[in-house]
Amino acid sequence: NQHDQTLFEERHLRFISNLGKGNFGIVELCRYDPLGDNTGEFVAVKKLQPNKQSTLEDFKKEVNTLSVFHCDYIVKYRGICYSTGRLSMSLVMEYLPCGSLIHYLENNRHNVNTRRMLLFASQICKGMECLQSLRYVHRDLAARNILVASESLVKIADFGLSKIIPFDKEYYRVTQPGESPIFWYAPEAINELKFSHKSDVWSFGVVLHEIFNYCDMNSNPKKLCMQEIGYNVQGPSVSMHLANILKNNWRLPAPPNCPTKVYSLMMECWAYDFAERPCFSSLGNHIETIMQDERE
Ligand SMILES: CC(C)(Nc1nc(-c2c[nH]c3ncc(Cl)cc23)ncc1F)C(=O)NCC(F)(F)F
Repeated sequence: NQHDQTLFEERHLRFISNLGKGNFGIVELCRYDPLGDNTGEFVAVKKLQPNKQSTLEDFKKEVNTLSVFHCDYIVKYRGICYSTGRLSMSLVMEYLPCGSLIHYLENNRHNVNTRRMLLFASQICKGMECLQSLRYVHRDLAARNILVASESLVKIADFGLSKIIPFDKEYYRVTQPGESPIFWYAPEAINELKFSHKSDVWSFGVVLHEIFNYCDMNSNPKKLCMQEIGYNVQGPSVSMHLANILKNNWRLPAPPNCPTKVYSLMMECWAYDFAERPCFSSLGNHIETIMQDERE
């Protein structure tokens, strides 16, 4: 396996392509090629531009936190790259060639069965337990932010929106909503911008729904919610309408052929009162029980 680098030299990073725009920066696919003979490994490089809110110190703190804990179900931070002169810094992460779970499930619908879906779900639970052990709330848990490492391993990625819960509180309150993925948000996150491990559990329920829908874009959470709210509703009032239908106990419908036990697990994650939602460890155990029962 690759030795764990902590410092990458910018002159050896060869740009290949843009992977996408994360929550706080562009992520590029690069080859780290110190020998200059194209034998180097591929890495995902997240360029960080310190903006007014977060300074370089914040990013270093995040790197130190995330780089020290190694969890098989969280995309690995490999190290950092200081750019010569300019006051910017990049996070270097492992590159997973299979891409995001959305991309994978859309293109591999036929050879992903219920057991494999439940395996992915239990791995996401384990990854979330790791984050929770460091008091991290992800705040953007969605299938688009899950990476596929192999046909039997997925990892949580893109911590751009994640926050650390202060030690004297059980939740993190953000100041401005920004462009929030509200269709993955728990009611208290929509109404009060309150984020906790239990609001991540709500989002996990939505990820479970995406997985059992094979991430079919015609029935993704946003589409199904907008159908219920009414397409004529636009802009800021969408979150108010969404909060209302959730208050009136509307929930995402069961995906086609979704096992009853799995749908009732989603419904547990979508308990209106966050105190009634299961924690990730009990969710993980429950999923493993269903896996045993699930004979193919
Ligand atoms: C913002 C970014 C770059 N976007 C994309 N990453 C990758 C992508 C594909 N393989 C990757 N290996 C590592 C990383 Cl950090 C990203 C990728 N593929 C497509 C993307 F749009 C991302 O982080 N998305 C969340 C993720 F997909 F990773 F869950």
